[in-house]
Amino acid sequence: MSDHATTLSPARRLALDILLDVGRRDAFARDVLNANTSLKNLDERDAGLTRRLVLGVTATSGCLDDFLQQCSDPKTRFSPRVRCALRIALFELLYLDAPANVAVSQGVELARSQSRGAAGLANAVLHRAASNRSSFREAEGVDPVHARIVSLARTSGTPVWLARIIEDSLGQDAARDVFASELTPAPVTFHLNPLTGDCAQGDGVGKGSLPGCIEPVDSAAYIRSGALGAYKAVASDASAQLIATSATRPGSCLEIGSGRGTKTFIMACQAYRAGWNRDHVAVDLYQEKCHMNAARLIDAGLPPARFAHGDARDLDAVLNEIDGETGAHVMFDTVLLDAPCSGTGTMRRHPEIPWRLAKQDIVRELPALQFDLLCAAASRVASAGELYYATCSIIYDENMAVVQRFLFSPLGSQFTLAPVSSSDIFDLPAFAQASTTIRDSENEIGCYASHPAPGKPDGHFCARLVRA
Ligand SMILES: C[S@@+](CC[C@H](N)C(=O)[O-])C[C@H]1O[C@@H](n2cnc3c(N)ncnc32)[C@H](O)[C@@H]1O
Repeated sequence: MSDHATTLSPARRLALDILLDVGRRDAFARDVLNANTSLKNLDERDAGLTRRLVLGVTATSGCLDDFLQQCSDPKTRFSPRVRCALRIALFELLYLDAPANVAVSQGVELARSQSRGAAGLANAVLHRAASNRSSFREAEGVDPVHARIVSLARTSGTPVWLARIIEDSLGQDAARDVFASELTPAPVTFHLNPLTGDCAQGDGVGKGSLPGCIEPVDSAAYIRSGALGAYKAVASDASAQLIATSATRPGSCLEIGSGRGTKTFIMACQAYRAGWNRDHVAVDLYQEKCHMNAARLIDAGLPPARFAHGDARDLDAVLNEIDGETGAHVMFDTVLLDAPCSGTGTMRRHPEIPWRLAKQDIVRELPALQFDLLCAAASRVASAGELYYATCSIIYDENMAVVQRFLFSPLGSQFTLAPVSSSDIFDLPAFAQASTTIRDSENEIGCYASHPAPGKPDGHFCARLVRA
């Protein structure tokens, strides 16, 4: 094959530029994609290919490197730029089932664009890859004891250790849904501000079972309409909206891990729909996030919240000023801990997650932090009050294991688990249907645990703990 005759396609060239930029700036691929001004110079099909390559290569980078290693001489060293070019071609071969001649010739040109001398090596490696793609996916040559999980990991672009933990956490059937969804787009849903946005429901927008939750027929057009900028809505996964809704109760609420405030916003909206008065205190480690959250509530015309920032493991220090005003430890009717977690329920939206996580994070460090935060959160739940523990993880160690450990602790022994689907708000007729949706993903002890599947919402977890 004469590779010199091939012209490099603009979509692939731009994908490589963006991926190199992501690497240089240690940035998130989606952020760099969204900020890239050259994308709009491509026609829709090419722009779509660029997006797919950037997000797909990011999501599967470790598998692509394993494949590259298998297809090259062990002594070969690839410069980061050439490796990045080859990853694109390998992604096309492995995950887009691209015709071999296209993926190879374009990959050679991508490599040549980074180093003239790399074309010959790229040609040899990519031809080998084109012939070996099925055997790599099917884990041929891997010890038969491990071949099944290695094949699942490779076909979904997941690290093998993580694929194992996901399967141990969810069981084989649900894990298969997760793997099948990894390289598919997540549904795009929004939560409407009832003060300004509910009118948009008539505009070709599909209404889900949850009041305020919409999945537009054309989400890009909905975003272009300016609804988000005008605070008529926030983007939020449907499962996350169900959790924020279940934790919406009348009275005082402490939200820990409030971040930029998507759940703060949704809870304020749902309280308005329910006709409930609430006092909301939002805590996050970062002051900047608290500022963004505060500004959005004001701009949206929703009731303001009170903010405090700092490490919530030392909650007394964080709430010191608020306690000082009453002269006592303030206790809350509801405490929502939206805990920092692995984000494994949202990997479709955040392609960096699988290859940036370490096993230690999931099995040790995050569960330890989550347990400490849960104990701190529990210390502020009023008598007969409710504590909601939420994550966007699908991993047992971060979810049920943390809750079980808490329930066996001295403070935890004052709490009992209750079904998320029977939270107060679901007694209201408008919310009754959403209660059924929650029940569909509740486990036998009433904890909500959704997992991603193609075309379905993300994986989220929520336990409802009632103080005796
Ligand atoms: C799952 S995210 C929150 C998402 C947010 N609730 C929303 O709906 O937009 C977890 C949040 O916990 C915060 N966080 C992490 N460690 C913390 C700590 N030790 N104390 C308080 N907040 C912490 C992070 O800054 C992050 O915003």
